[in-house]
This record gives sequence, structure tokens and C-alpha cells, in this order.
Amino acid sequence: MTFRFDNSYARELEGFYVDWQAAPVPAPRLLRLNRGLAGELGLDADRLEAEGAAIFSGKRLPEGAHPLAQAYAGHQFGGFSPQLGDGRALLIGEVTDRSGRRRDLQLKGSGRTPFSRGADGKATLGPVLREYLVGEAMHGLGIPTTRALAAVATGEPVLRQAGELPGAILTRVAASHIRVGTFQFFAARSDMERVRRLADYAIARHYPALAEAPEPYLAFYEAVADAQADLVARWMLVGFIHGVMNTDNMAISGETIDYGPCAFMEGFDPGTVFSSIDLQGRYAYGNQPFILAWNLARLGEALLPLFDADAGRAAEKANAVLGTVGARYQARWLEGMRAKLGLAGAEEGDLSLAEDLLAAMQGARADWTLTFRRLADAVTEDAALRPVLQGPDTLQSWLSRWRRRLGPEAARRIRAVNPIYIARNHRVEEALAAAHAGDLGPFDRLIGALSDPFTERAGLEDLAQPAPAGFNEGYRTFCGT
Ligand SMILES: Nc1ncnc2c1ncn2[C@@H]1O[C@H](COP(=O)(O)OP(=O)(O)OP(=O)(O)O)[C@@H](O)[C@H]1O
Ligand SMILES: [Mg+2]
Repeated sequence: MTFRFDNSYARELEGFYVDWQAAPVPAPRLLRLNRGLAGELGLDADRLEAEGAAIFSGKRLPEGAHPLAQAYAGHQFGGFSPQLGDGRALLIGEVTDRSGRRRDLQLKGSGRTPFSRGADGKATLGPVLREYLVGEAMHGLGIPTTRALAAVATGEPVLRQAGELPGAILTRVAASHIRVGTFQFFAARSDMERVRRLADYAIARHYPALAEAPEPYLAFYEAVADAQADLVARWMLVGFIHGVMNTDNMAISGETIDYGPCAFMEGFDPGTVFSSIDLQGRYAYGNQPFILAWNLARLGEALLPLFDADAGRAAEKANAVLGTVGARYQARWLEGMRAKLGLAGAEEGDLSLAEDLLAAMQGARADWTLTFRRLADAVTEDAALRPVLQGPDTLQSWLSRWRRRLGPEAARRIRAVNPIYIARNHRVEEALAAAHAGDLGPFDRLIGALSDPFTERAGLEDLAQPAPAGFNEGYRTFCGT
């Protein structure tokens, strides 16, 4: 099996990683291969079905692979950890996909590394399949994301709080694994030479046009701010809660990374938190835009000396960019919200039109996904929203305000951007429970639905329905570490 590796990180960034090998596992078994993604990467899916267990467990890496653990740091729940790094992951190499994009291949759960800090370096079946599933759901929604290429069962029991769990390894594909925390690692050591080298590398890899900008590093900062603002706006528009927006989980590429305790919100409440460790609600749904800016401020600090030799001027420049983050986010969000509402063009009152609907939704704890989806019917039917949004008398007047703003073919356009299927928590749990019992049928069926979330299909009605009453109130997600 040939992978045409071209490992630029290993080649150009010596000192930013540790060469390392995957730990041996007793009985690797390929659980799922993402055949579509394999094709995108120019890989032979049939051969991978046969050889994937060995390759994606790290047992027999293909020729040209250069397995390494990347160094990074990060602010976790606001506190700085100067040394995190790939404690259970290995970058095995980079390939160029069919459309010419460089993509990282990484094993997650491949054993201890020098960055493991006392933990076991392993991953377990549930979180591996969860990351696979939610990543595919995000991809189906058109949201930039890292994706799973394969899931392998290791045949090794892994000890967690809940007891012994089946071990697994995820193979992840990403535009890169450079995180805000990768810059912080070197900035925290006052190694500005390496911060500069990493910035040069990231510019060349992700934003090559900026190399010619008058102030390339500032332009890079601005580009990352823009990509991450766009990403978080897209999360908000589909009701996605990342759950652990630490700076080591924010990718410079603007892709979603680390599907640990993430979840989709059902009933609309900005305070929604599912993560078992997010006790203060720092990463609650409605806080995500603020955390976006907070994390970008940390990136700005790490890059500061690159902006200007004079510390005062450097801070001014960083602040000028940081000051635009709120507006960038808001513009992306409003643009997306106009599309969700099926509006024609842009008008002054659009924000309040959206906010009035959101207020009614919040009051009724209306299902985020179904309410927007039903708007397609509400274009012509007064009663269409009633099942999802009982209540406010003002709704009738809202509907008439809204209808005056609709463009042609509004119902079709609304359905094209508002999914009918999302990765609902109870369905995800159901699929994972079945997988633990050896049945990947529900997992496959759910992925099938989520790969085309905008097209309603007969036979999938159950997947469109909210969880039974009370399910989400008591629902908790875990990092699975
Ligand atoms: N079982 C484990 N063994 C060793 N290190 C771990 C383990 N679980 C997490 N870590 C490390 O703890 C830090 C924070 O973990 P976090 O849950 O954000 O990342 P992750 O889910 O392991 O990986 P990624 O961000 O690459 O998706 C990282 O440095 C990670 O490598
Ligand atoms: Mg992480």
C-alpha cells in the first residue's frame, strides 16, 4: 500500500516534535474505513480494507511514514499548561489529496509518548467512534473539520473510571495539527526564533498569499482570527457546543478539532453545557463567541514580538486585530442567520428579526434544529411552527414581518441550509452502546443520515426527532481520556 508522503513538518521543523513509535497492540481489527475520504486522499480503499488493521494501529506503518509527537502548550479552562503535546497521538505523515491540499494523517490513541504526563496514551472505543461520527456530521453540514479516516479496535482493555473499556485508535485527517497552543509552547519558553519559524511554516502551508503582505505576521494573525470567527459562527448556527475550547484545541487552519465532550444542543438555551468537567459553564453554547476572542488574544500574545520590535507598537497592532474579532464573528453569524431564515438580501431590521425569533425559541426551549427546519413550511402555513414553538402571541406578527422579507423559493433555500438530521445525543449514545455490543449497524445508519443532513428521506424519521423529554437535561459528555 503506497502513501505518497511528503512530511514537511518533520523535515522543516526539527525541534518542534519528538520522533516516536506507536505502542504494540495485541489484536488490531479494522472497525470502519472512511472509503469516501480514502478516495479523496488518493488511497486504494479496497487494499486499505485488507491492510488497514495493521496500518491504522501503527503496527506496520507504510513506507515513507515519519511518526512523531508534536509539542504544544495551552490554556485549559483559563489556566496555562506550558507542556501538553501529543500525549496519545502520533502524526504519521502528510499526503497531498486529489485537489492538491496537504493533509496530515494522525493516529489518536496510539500509546504513551514523552508528552503523556502520567496518563496511558490510549483511547477507547466510545470516544473514538464518537469523534468519527461527529466529525462526519460536521463535514456533512459543510463545516470545516478534521475527519476520521479509520477506526481500529486494538483488542486491548483500557482502564477508565467506568472500569475496563475496549481500546481503539482513530486515524484523523487534518489540514494540519498546528494549534494556538503550538505557538504558545515556544512563546512560553521565550524561544521567539521558533515562534517565527512556526509562523513562517503556517503561513506557507495555510495562507501562502500572506508571505507577500507588508506585515506578514500581522496578516497571518488576522487570517487566523477570520478563519476561527467563521468557524465558531458556523458552530453557533447549527447549535454545536465544542465543549473544550482550550487553546490547544483551536486549530490555526480554522478546522474543528478534538471532538471530546462536544454535543449538539436541542432545546435552545444559551447556557447549555454537557461536558462533565465544565463546571463553571466556561464553554457553554452562548459563551463560545467570547471564548473565541479570548483564545485569539492568547495567540496574539504568543506572536507579539513578531508584530513589531517595539513592544508598545506590537501590542497596539495586536489589539487592532483583536478589536475586530467581535464584528467579524457577528457579520458571519448574521450572514448565516439570514440564510437560515431565507431572507432576501440584507436589511437593517434583520438582526432584530432574528433576535425576536431566538427570544421566542429560548422562552419555549424550542428544538434548535427542528424550528429552523420548520420555517420552510411556515413560509405558507401559519400553524407550521406550533408543534415546536408553542406560545408567544407575538409569533403571528413575527411571521408576517418575516414573510415580507422572504426571497423567491424561500422554502427550498431554507431546507438547503437548515439540516433535518443532526447528531442528536440520544442517537449518538444509542449507536455507541450498540457498537460496544458488537453491532455497528446503528452507527452506520446514523452516519448515512448525517452525511446528507439537508435531504429528508423516508425511513429516517426517528433520527429527526428530539430526545425523549428529560434526556438532555441529565445528559453529560466526557473527554474520554
Ligand atoms: N489517555 C491519555 N494519555 C496521555 N495523554 C493524554 C490522554 N488523554 C489526553 N491526553 C493529553 O492531554 C492533553 C489534553 O487532552 P485533550 O482531551 O484536549 O486532547 P486529546 O483529545 O487527547 O487530543 P486532540 O486535541 O489531539 O484531539 C493533550 O496533551 C493530550 O495529548
Ligand atoms: Mg485536545
